[in-house]
Amino acid sequence: MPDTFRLTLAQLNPVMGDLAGNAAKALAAWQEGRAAGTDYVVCPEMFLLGYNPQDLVTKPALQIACMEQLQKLALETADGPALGIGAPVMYGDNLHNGYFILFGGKIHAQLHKHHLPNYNVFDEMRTFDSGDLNGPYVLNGVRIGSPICEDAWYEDVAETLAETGAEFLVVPNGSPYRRDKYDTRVAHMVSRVIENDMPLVYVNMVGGQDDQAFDGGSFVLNRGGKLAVLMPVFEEAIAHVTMTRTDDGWAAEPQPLSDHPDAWEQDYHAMVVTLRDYIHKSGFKKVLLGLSGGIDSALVAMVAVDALGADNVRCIMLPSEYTSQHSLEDAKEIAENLGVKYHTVPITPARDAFTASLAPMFEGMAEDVTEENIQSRIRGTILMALSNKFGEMLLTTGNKSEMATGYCTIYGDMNGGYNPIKDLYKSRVFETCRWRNTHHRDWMQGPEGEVCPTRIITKPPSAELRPDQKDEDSLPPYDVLDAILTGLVDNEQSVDDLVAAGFDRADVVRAEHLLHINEWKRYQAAPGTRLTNCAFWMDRRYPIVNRFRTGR
Ligand SMILES: Nc1ncnc2c1ncn2[C@@H]1O[C@H](COP(=O)(O)OP(=O)(O)OC[C@H]2O[C@@H]([n+]3cccc(C(=O)O)c3)[C@H](O)[C@@H]2O)[C@@H](O)[C@H]1O
Ligand SMILES: Nc1ncnc2c1ncn2[C@@H]1O[C@H](COP(=O)(O)OP(=O)(O)OP(=O)(O)O)[C@@H](O)[C@H]1O
Ligand SMILES: NC(=O)CC[C@H](N)C(=O)O
Repeated sequence: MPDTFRLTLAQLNPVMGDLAGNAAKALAAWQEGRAAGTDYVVCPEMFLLGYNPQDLVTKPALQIACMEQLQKLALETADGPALGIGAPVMYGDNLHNGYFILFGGKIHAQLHKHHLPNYNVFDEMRTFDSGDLNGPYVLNGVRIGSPICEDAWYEDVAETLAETGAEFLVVPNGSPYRRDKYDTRVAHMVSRVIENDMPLVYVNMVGGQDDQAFDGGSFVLNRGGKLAVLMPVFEEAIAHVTMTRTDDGWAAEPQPLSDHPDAWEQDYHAMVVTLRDYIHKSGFKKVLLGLSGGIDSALVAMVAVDALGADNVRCIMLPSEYTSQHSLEDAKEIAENLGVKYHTVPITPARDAFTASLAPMFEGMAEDVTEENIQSRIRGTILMALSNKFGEMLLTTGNKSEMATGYCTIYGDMNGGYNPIKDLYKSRVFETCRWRNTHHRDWMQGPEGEVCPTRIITKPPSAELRPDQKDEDSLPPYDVLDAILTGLVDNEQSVDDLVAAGFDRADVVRAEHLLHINEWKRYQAAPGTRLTNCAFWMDRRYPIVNRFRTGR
């Protein structure tokens, strides 16, 4: 019976569907583990394919390709430590979220996820069958139990593993970020450790996949729930961990813990990582955006530069007769601070042409939102033309308050492929800009210091689509609006709940009305970084036609 067991935790970033590329990453981690004298290299859940694969896993050709790649990987890792890696598998007539332990050139053990998450962004019951409860597998004489991600959020899987002789738990995960998610994970894992009186190794994925950020932050808990290892967030990392058998069971040798940043930093990092990975994994290098001198586009520009580098970001000011002098100055200043390519393309000639073309049909009619939206659509058209010509993806800049209330123009400022601030309420947009002005980290490609001019943060928001327009002419002040929207959207509260909490009934009824009548806009909106438990994309699936209201 060995007295030590070495694990290599491979906290890596897969590319969805790139089976050969993901296998190569796993192999490189395995080689590193072998060089370090490890017994077992642990990759995250579904690492061979990427997570969350949704309906992609139901394609038979994909299932076959995964098995072929897995067999190849087993042969490539025949001579050395075991490799754990997740992949989908057909077993009889059932499709499982599987985890494979490759050892000695073969599939040494195969596990099937039992608890299939089916809430928020997850709908694994749509694609996978639930596996039977697994017993432990044996590696170098040590009995290891592996609940697969959601399996470890319940008591029964770990309990069965403990009862059937597991000596410690190794949990592979594809656990996406949301604000404060780490605390939730640790709370669940500590429960498993205490209930079963054994250490637990938690290996998470990193990187961006569409709207979701996988934040890594893998860790090891010793008996009693004491944190022995904590890996960095949002970055690929490998950790070698030595487990030692003691009189009281196994214990992981403690290591210096990585910093675990606060929610402001993690949100910002999630936006940077998801944008970077969405762009690169989609085969792009560069982006562009309309830079208005307002705060939303300022924040998107900062995130883009931190994600991709200033050389890969182009910003365009598209002034009209309503564009203020301070907007022209502020846009130029932040562009210079960031070091991006910056151009000015006036929209007046195009607007005049539209006005002339529409004049016969609009004769005798007053100007209204139609004319406002034409400006936005001219900007959207020019920006898409630049995107086509230069091969740069257009970023869109609507914050969560705007996405909730439809305060944005379809086929206008909503044009674009990705929106990093989509799940940030406007109040958090202000705070995030302040945070970025006072914090700089190694993973940011942009400059440090006060990148966002203070005036952009302090001036009242305006779409500048008509004279002296302010957002607060159309919407309640953002601190009030955002609190109401948090209640309606994130907490599923009713109008009465929010009135009881002290909000003005008219404001709440209006916010609820805007929220529901703009469902259609959100169906047509670009994907963007998920930061909360209720982001507009997969977390919240409402019908478009819907007359239900909680208050009038
Ligand atoms: N359920 C539904 N399904 C499909 N289509 C639906 C629909 N309901 C309305 N529509 C259509 O949608 C159209 C109205 O939507 P839309 O054209 O977007 O226009 P709308 O939402 O009326 O106006 C855009 C608003 O966004 C504001 N804004 C704020 C910040 C920035 C910007 C900017 O652009 O830079 C704009 C702007 O001031 C204005 O108040 C209607 O003409 C109607 O045909
Ligand atoms: N004059 C402009 N030049 C370039 N892009 C613009 C201009 N006006 C609007 N846009 C684009 O349309 C988006 C929506 O405008 P909106 O007014 O909502 O945002 P903002 O100007 O960035 O911030 P704020 O709402 O705080 O003023 C902008 O973020 C920007 O990408
Ligand atoms: N992949 C999964 O099973 C994810 C669900 C899990 N409870 C999590 O978010 O961490």
